[in-house]
Formats: sequence, C-alpha cells, structure tokens
Amino acid sequence: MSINVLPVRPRILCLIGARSASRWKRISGVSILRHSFSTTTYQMDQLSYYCGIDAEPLHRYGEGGYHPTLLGDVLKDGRYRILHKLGWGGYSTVWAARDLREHKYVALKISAAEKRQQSQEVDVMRTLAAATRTDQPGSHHLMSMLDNFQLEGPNGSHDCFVLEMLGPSVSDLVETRMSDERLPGKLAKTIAKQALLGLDYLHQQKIGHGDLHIRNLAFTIPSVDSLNEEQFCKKLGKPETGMVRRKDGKPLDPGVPQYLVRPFSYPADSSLFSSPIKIIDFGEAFLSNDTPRTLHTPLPIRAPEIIFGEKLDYRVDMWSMGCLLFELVVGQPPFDSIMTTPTVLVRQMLEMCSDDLPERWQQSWRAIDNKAAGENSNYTLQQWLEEMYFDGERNEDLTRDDIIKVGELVGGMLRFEPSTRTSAREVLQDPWFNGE
Ligand SMILES: Nc1ncnc2c1ncn2[C@@H]1O[C@H](COP(=O)(O)OP(=O)(O)OP(=O)(O)O)[C@@H](O)[C@H]1O
Repeated sequence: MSINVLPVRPRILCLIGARSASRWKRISGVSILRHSFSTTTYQMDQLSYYCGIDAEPLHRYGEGGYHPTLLGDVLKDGRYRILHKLGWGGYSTVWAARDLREHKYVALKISAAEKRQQSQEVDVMRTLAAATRTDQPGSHHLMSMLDNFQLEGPNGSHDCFVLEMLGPSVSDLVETRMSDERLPGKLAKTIAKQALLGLDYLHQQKIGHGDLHIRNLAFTIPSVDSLNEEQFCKKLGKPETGMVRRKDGKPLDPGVPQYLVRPFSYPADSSLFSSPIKIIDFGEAFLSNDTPRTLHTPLPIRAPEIIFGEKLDYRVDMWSMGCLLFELVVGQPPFDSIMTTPTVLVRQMLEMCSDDLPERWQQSWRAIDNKAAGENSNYTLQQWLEEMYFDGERNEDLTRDDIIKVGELVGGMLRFEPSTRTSAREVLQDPWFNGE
C-alpha cells in the first residue's frame, strides 16, 4: 500500500487556507511555506485572454471547461433566464435565474463539460431528491435539487442542476462579520448541530459527501419569489461585468464568453445568524454501492484512509466533521492548510490524534517518514484545542468545560481507524448538543 499523493485543488486550498495562515501556531517542528492568494493571479495566468474582473479563471473556458454563460441567456427550452452570478468553483459556474414556468428564483449550477472524474453528482442529487423525507429534521439541512438537465455548448455537454437559492457560506460570515475570525460559541454549536443532522440524514440515505468544510455550509435566505424580476434585480444590484479580450487582438473563440460577471455577494448580515444552514456542493459525493477509489477532498480535511489509498466509505465525512467542529468553535482548522503535503499532514495527524496508525498502514508510512510511526508528541488534541481557544485575544464565550467536551467530541471523530469513529447520530446524542 502506498501513500496516495493526490493534488490539492488550488482554489480550495487557498480559500480555506488564506484566512488561517496568519494566526497558525505550530506545535511541531515542521515548518510550512505560506503564501497569500488572490483570484487575480488566475487572470494573469491566462495564456490568450484577459479580463480586469475578479471572477472564475478564464483558462477554464475551452473544450471540456465552463459553459460561456451570459446574462439574459434562457436555458432549457425557454424555462430558466440567467439574471446574475452567485459563485463559481473549480468545476462549475453558479447563476441566479428566474424559473419562467414556476415563477420563482433558483440557483443554476452549470458544471464544466469534463466535470470531475467519476463524479456521481447527478445520481446523488437525484437519489436525494427522490428520498427527501421532510419529516426528518436532517433533510432540511441538505441543499435540494429542483430539476436537472443537459446543456450542449461550444465547450461540450454540461450537467445543469436547478437548486434552491441559498445565501452566503459560514466561511463568508466569519470573514466579513467576525472581527476576530471566530463565531459566537452558541452559533458555532447550532451550525455544528445542523451540519451533523444533515450528515446523519445523508448517511442514512447511504450517501457520503466527501467535501465537508465551512465553505460548503450555506445559510438559507428568506424567499424572494414574491418579487418581480425588476425588484429582484434591484435587490441583487447591477451585475458588475468585465469585457474579455484576446491578448493578440483577434476575435474570441466561441467557447469564451464576451464578458465575465463578478459574483454577487449576499450581505452576510446578522439577520442570517438565526437562519438554518444547508450542506451544499455534492460534486465529490458518492453512493455507498458505488464508492470511489479516491476522493479529491481538500487536504486539511482529508481523512487518512484517502491518503493511504484504502477502500472508502461515508466515514470519511466523520473525519471532516471533526475538523469542521474544531474550526467552528476555535476559528482555526486543526490541521495546517497552506502548502501541506500528504506526508506533512499525516505527521500532524500523528501529533494530535490519540490512537496509533493502524498496523496495515505502518509499513508504507515508515517507508516515507523516517520518524517511527506512532511517535506522537505529548501535545494532545485537548491541549491544542484549549491553547487555541483561550489565546487571550479573542472572544471566549464558551467555558473550559465546553471546550473539554468539544475536545472529546472531536477526538471521537478524528480517529485513524474509520470503524472506531463516532457516527453523526452518536455525536448528536451527546448531551452537549441537547442543552443539558
Ligand atoms: N444553491 C446555491 N445558492 C447560492 N449560491 C450557490 C449555490 N450553490 C452554489 N453556490 C455558489 O457557487 C459556488 C460554487 O458552487 P459549488 O461549490 O457547488 O461548485 P463546485 O464547482 O463543485 O465547487 P468546488 O470546486 O469548490 O468544489 C459556491 O461556493 C457558492 O458560492
């Protein structure tokens, strides 16, 4: 067995990492190169095109890449009219659109034509749409698909997902509203509980998410369906666009849009604090009867069995959930997120986790790392958590008892052996989540 050195998707790495780099404290001797990131870097990287606006990377417009969507485009036989951009990811652009048949506003996710390798997003979203049991609380914490269709364009054939429109992510809220980059303790607990409810429901449906981090938790927003299109557009504001030009002055290729649209950023105001969150982005999700050979989960939240190339199941999410609970409470992820390599990451895991590497992974680990496997530092997860939380500079509205409990819960999820990790259901049953 060898260590699975998967590439880290650059955008995710940077977005998760940029916020945490400045405050990262090291407890080991491993030094990690840090760098800052701006989406404009991508613009400068373009070989043939440029555009002076912060938006998705232009080099992804080409065969197999994004669909060149423009405002006002009407998709699926005149049904969905594109009004604004909501966001983009490594594998999609996401738009606010008007459903002209149902008279409501939706989010339209248009996947890149080549999509992720082996993505099961369509199957997973269909399974969830068919299974939705509204009597189960967890079903309200998963983004639902309203429709899906195939779109043919100059760059290929694209999966399109019609989704309920959601607001900013938890990460947006932390970045824009929390001066000390930490959520109030009560809010952190509520968000963690809702993520666990969503995850428990997902796992009951025999689905793994594979990409659970704070950017993939989005706040629900009040319905805007009663607004007419003019009022809706006024609410979102005039889209900011930037013309795309070819460096050599020649006309654009048909697969490249005439302009890019800066994504709308929903104001992350305090009224959202009481809105429920939903888990979004099922691009890495998988059905239990068709588990992937590997996952491109961002490295800082990647479960060790993915790194060691083992057969995977939904328990990869419980590792990520442990990282997520830590980050929600502390304001920092437990594992360093900038320029981390799988080897450095495993060393950090060994330092922090209380159990040893399973026997079956030790040989491949020894071949890579010259330290003996299982040689943990004396710095426990609990000490690390307390040191990070009570650092004296930031909001500390949770008690030491709360932090000890969080340490226990995170410790139960950050276990190397997947079968010994606590399940979402078990974590939810803890009195800490039930107001006792
Ligand atoms: N339902 C929605 N409502 C509003 N905005 C959304 C919705 N779904 C996605 N977005 C926005 O679009 C962005 C990209 O969506 P998503 O993460 O699903 O795409 P992706 O290509 O799979 O991304 P990644 O490469 O990050 O995995 C999100 O970060 C978010 O800002």
